Amino acid sequence: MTACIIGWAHTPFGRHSEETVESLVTKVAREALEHAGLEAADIDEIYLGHFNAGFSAQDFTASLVLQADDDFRFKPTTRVENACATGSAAVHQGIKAIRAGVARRVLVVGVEQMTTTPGPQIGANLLKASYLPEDGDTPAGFAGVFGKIADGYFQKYGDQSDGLAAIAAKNHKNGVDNPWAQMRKDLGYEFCRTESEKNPYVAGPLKRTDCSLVSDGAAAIVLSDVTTAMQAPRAILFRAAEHVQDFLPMSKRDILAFEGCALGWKRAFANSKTSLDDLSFVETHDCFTIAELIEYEAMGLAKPGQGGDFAMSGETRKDGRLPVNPSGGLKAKGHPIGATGVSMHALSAMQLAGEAGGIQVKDATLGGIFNMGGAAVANYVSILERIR
Ligand SMILES: CC(=O)SCCNC(=O)CCNC(=O)[C@H](O)C(C)(C)COP(=O)(O)OP(=O)(O)OC[C@H]1O[C@@H](n2cnc3c(N)ncnc32)[C@H](O)[C@@H]1OP(=O)(O)O
Repeated sequence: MTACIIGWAHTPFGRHSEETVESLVTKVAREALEHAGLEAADIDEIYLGHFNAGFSAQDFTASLVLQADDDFRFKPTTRVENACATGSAAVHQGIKAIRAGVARRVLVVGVEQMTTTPGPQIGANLLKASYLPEDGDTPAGFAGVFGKIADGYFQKYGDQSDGLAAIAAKNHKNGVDNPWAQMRKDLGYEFCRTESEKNPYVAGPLKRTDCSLVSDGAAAIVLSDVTTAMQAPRAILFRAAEHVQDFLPMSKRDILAFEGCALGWKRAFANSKTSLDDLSFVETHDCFTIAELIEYEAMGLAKPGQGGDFAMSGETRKDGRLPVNPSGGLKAKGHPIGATGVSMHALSAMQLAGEAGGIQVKDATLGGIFNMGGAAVANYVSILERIR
């Protein structure tokens, strides 16, 4: 038994100091139900993806969803966390509940409010999720971790600044047409390529335009079994849903290879009997541009060391052979951690349903998603197909 997406909701990502985690959750929970044509009473289970718990005196975020509707009361509701892949972790738990036959309809909500959370608190939590003492010097959070990876990649394969700028420019260009994106500005290749006061180095060879945004926002999807989905307004089937968890310390693995990502895609293609050539688009985890570059190699689009040249080829642009991050990715859309994976699933489902508006990829039939936590530590791959 597999699962389908039958409804979704998405807040604009950005700075939402006027909102609270509670208000963001409530908004998307209600809207996703309405989109699926369901009532709260129809939902069997709820999963909430939220990374930065500790925002309130009571560290009990799971119950937040219940405030959206009285009929959610007494439903099994669980908070899920797996670093920057928290959103997909929640989605995959929902799929498991359906596959196990214990739920027919599941609500999954992802939320984060980063811009109003005290800097030291979120910084400390991000650092905990990115670093182990056995890896040597303490990097400055995730930017430091990916700066170190970019340094290692440049040393092994040569300067890739052109490729990184091509990825940043592509994703910023795509973000212009995404009404949910935090930054809707076409920054251009030259701006992203050049160090300047407005684009300073942040960590190693990574400049500001190589980094994802710090964001607030929420997204939700409604999952169901296939039988239920056939009565729904639309049905987007999970052809594959793979989770590969790797070691945290970078010293215990080849950090330039993203092996967990590669294995996730390999299993997803094998289990869905599809290949890279069948995909109409991919939403992939561009927390830093070097991540998207290495992910090209891990998913099989480019050979090791050739991800930069591949980025320059234009094949992943919206009008290219395989559009990658037509939404603008984490780079332009934003990266509110717990919401990111749910957003990737919601936007991909929109593409397949032909409901993606300005970011619509023409004739999209099969979509791939890769969401990761840490530097390829938690790796989630989904392949989606419209069946109704
Ligand atoms: C596995 C994972 O997913 S790990 C990922 C976890 N997430 C992260 O680590 C977040 C990474 N990003 C960041 O920390 C921040 O965006 C930084 C450090 C790159 C930039 O932050 P700051 O230097 O504080 O920028 P600040 O908020 O002051 O904004 C200054 C300007 O830069 C722009 N800006 C800020 N961040 C970015 C960005 N990432 N890309 C492009 N422009 C940006 C702002 O819009 C602003 O523009 P303006 O002057 O035209 O208004």
